[in-house]
Amino acid sequence: TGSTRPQRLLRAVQKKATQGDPQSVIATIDDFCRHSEWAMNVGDEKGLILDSIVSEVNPSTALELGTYCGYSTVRIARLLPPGGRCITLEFNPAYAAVARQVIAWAGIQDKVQLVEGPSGDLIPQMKELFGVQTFDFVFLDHWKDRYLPDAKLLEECGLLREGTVLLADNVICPGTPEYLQYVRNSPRYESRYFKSHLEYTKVEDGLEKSVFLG
Ligand SMILES: O=C(NC/C=C/[C@H]1OC[C@H](O)[C@@H]1O)c1cc([N+](=O)[O-])cc(O)c1O
Ligand SMILES: [Mg+2]
Repeated sequence: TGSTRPQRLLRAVQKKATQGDPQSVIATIDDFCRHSEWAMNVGDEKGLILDSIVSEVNPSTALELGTYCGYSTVRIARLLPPGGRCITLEFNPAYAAVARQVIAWAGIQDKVQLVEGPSGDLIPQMKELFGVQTFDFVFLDHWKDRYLPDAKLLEECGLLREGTVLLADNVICPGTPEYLQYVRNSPRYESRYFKSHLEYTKVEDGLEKSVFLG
């Protein structure tokens, strides 16, 4: 039985990236995805938009839905202020196993709590499991048909506060039409589209930044 793409991505990181250097881990994954095998990381172009919004929010507590190989986890966690932390949820154990090692190679494991399981089950446990009051920042990058139910769940569980920023990947490709319609029409959000491209391609995609108004 051969290796999987996430395992080959991890092998490239361990072979080429400098241990403890998040930027080199990011660069190695982008190079692997551009020149060896495409993978569904947010990527370098959308990654710069993610970086600028994370830096603007400067979150103490960030939530990521859909870890995959940990690429965006590393992008987010490297920008957190001292004491800041990123909780990241991943349903697929094989992805989670790779992500843990990518995050460790980058040396930012102390800022990250990776939890395996379905987001719909884990979100209601955030307060009791991790002592979370509210999230300052949420990155949605998991199953596209889970964006809307999970955003509503975050509201219902009191995990959003006035000013919490939700940033959603892939709102054009593969697309999240119901989520987009909700955040753009709900009086409880101020929403803005950041046009970009699907990672490592020329296909249009973008990020939707939605501020919860309380
Ligand atoms: O499905 C995508 N992401 C959802 C990830 C799904 C996985 O993460 C949660 C669960 O473990 C599932 O196996 C996706 C797909 C494309 N794509 O071009 O197909 C591009 C992207 O940026 C994406 O985030
Ligand atoms: Mg994505």
